[in-house]
Amino acid sequence: MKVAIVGGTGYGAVELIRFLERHPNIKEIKIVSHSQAGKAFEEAYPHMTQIVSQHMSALSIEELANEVEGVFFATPSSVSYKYVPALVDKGVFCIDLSGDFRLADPEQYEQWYGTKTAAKVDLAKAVYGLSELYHQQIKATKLVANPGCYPTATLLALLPALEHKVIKETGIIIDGKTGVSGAGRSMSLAVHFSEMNENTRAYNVCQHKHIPEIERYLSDRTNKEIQINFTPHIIPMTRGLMATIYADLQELITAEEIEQLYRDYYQGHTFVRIRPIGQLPATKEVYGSNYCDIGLQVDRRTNKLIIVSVIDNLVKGAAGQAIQNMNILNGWDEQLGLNDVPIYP
Ligand SMILES: NC(=O)C1=CN([C@@H]2O[C@H](COP(=O)(O)OP(=O)(O)OC[C@H]3O[C@@H](n4cnc5c(N)ncnc54)[C@H](OP(=O)(O)O)[C@@H]3O)[C@@H](O)[C@H]2O)C=CC1
Ligand SMILES: CC(=O)N[C@@H](CCC(=O)OP(=O)(O)O)C(=O)O
Repeated sequence: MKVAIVGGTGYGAVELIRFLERHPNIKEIKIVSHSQAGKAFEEAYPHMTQIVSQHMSALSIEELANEVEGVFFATPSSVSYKYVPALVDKGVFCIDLSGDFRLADPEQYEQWYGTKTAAKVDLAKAVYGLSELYHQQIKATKLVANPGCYPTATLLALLPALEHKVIKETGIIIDGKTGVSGAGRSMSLAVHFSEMNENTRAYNVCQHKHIPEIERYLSDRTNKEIQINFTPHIIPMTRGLMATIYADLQELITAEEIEQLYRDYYQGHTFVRIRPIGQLPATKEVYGSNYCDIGLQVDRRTNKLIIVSVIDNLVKGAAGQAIQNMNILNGWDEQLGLNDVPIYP
């Protein structure tokens, strides 16, 4: 199969290429760039010298529809919505790494993303690409809204306990931490070395665009209106994301029973690894891989469940999950091309 990547010189794109280059069912990758069309890809990323030897193309919907069977959009928000509907109409599957198709309605998109653009598309046509939870729907669609990085780590961590009523639906607190690559390749003051190094900062408190995304899919899976508190932090590392979650336990259940419940919930889902109770995962333990590792602890004094969930933001949080979704959508083994072992130390 031949696929294309739009947003070719970004971090999401180069991570997609890292996996797609060795994917057994991908014969060719067309790289589309709006800023560097005509240039060799290895000029943008010299570490790809002799691995990816092609020139990047300008974006043409006609060309894409004639040449490829699927397109990954690794573009900033409010870009893909302009192109995806036309491609899907022409039978090309689209996997969008941005937030354009993740929310329920245009008003909500406008409120959290600060722009009206998504009002023009039919959000209901997209399937949310949290691979482990929406497998059947992904199989039957041509348009996948790939989840945000924090929602991926958070939803995978919370849903087993919430769906099984182990925890209360109110008072859930999510403390998020992420590396700088989460902000993409373009430069901004917030990711300037002097601002980042030896520093930690909470950002977008009560305003982060992932709040409505997390609430939407927690509510969808439980049929309850769930609200959460979420505070993201940027920390001085390149890759990695950790969500530390605090929730009130609902009933008398042992820590071992909770661990077993999580193991049963993710049985057969290779990319979610449940740790023995009390063994909490670290970001480096999933670095470069498509794993989400989940650790659990019970605080009997306060009757809280503490869940620690880690992913590589560029892999399970973006490109890896997008490829997992491509595999599912095409009826292939969902692990194809994604068997990388985490890089440690
Ligand atoms: N980084 C991460 O950890 C994660 C990122 N995402 C999402 O994935 C998407 C890509 O992120 P990431 O790769 O990190 O971001 P980058 O900023 O690194 O790359 C985005 C690329 O999109 C292209 N682009 C920029 N502006 C426009 C425009 N106006 N029109 C068309 N193309 C444009 C550029 O490539 P070119 O000039 O070559 O076209 C740019 O390099 C974003 O929506 C992001 O939110 C999701 C989860 C995690
Ligand atoms: C450090 C940093 O800025 N991280 C980004 C990660 C979000 C992201 O990339 O996800 P989307 O796909 O939803 O845009 C942020 O918090 O916005």
